[in-house]
Amino acid sequence: MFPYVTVNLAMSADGKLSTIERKQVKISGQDDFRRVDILKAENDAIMVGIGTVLADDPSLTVKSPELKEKRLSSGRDENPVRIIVDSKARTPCSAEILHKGPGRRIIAVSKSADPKKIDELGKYAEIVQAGDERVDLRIFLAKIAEMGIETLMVEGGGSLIWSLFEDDLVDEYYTCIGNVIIGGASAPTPADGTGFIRENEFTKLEIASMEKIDSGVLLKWKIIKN
Ligand SMILES: NC(=O)c1ccc[n+]([C@@H]2O[C@H](COP(=O)([O-])OP(=O)(O)OC[C@H]3O[C@@H](n4cnc5c(N)ncnc54)[C@H](O)[C@@H]3O)[C@@H](O)[C@H]2O)c1
Ligand SMILES: Nc1nc(=O)c(N)c(NC[C@H](O)[C@H](O)[C@H](O)COP(=O)(O)O)[nH]1
Repeated sequence: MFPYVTVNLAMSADGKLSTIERKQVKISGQDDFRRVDILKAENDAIMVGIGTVLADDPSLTVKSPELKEKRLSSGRDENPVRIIVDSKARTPCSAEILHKGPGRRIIAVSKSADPKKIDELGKYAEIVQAGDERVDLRIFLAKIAEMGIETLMVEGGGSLIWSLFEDDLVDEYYTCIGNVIIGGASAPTPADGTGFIRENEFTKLEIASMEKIDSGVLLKWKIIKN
């Protein structure tokens, strides 16, 4: 019914995804970027929130020529399907995701998005509507599963990841903890949003693996489903 969802991110040793200015910073190193590239190449699709697109303008393409080749030789596109969760269709038409490299793009919007902007973005991406004011992630993920997406990697940011946890849609959660302190009470963390209040609401995890990577630690968690 839903794709298998792996959340992957890099955070500082004090649990921040970026600075209070919300701009991309280097937290992990070369080995981690290579690992992320492999994970990206293994998944059918990769998804980010509009906050990440506006802050970092990522392309989300597979970087390694061998990994691109491997995907092509198994009959897939060079890049996974790139997805932006964007309730109000705020994605700039110039966004890197829409232009860099070949492959499908999907923008998830809500019913509150401006129809004119939807038409413009429709030149670059497939538009999927789910939810009234905000993208309803359970409806959207069910729709992309029907479109054939079985595995989905999520790269952030903290607001989108929070909602995925809240909606019980995450299967695995990978964090690379880098050897830096960023600080700042308002700096993004892996799960922002409103947060759970009661202990019985918490998402429960079990460790799948832990290893040293670059000068930090890679922790892989599996979500314990009720
Ligand atoms: N270190 C890392 O691995 C990493 C990875 C990605 C992003 N980041 C950082 O994260 C920050 C961006 O995170 P963010 O939290 O501002 O933005 P985000 O990328 O999580 O996007 C959030 C936006 O998505 C939209 N949205 C639509 N439906 C939603 C839903 N159901 N739930 C939640 N959001 C929904 C809303 O407009 C919301 O504001 C940036 O600073 C970026 O550099 C870091
Ligand atoms: N692994 C990792 N270590 C970091 O220190 C860091 N800041 C990120 N952040 C996620 C980052 O935004 C994406 O992995 C790519 O950088 C996307 O951008 P491109 O495809 O290269 O355009 N990721």
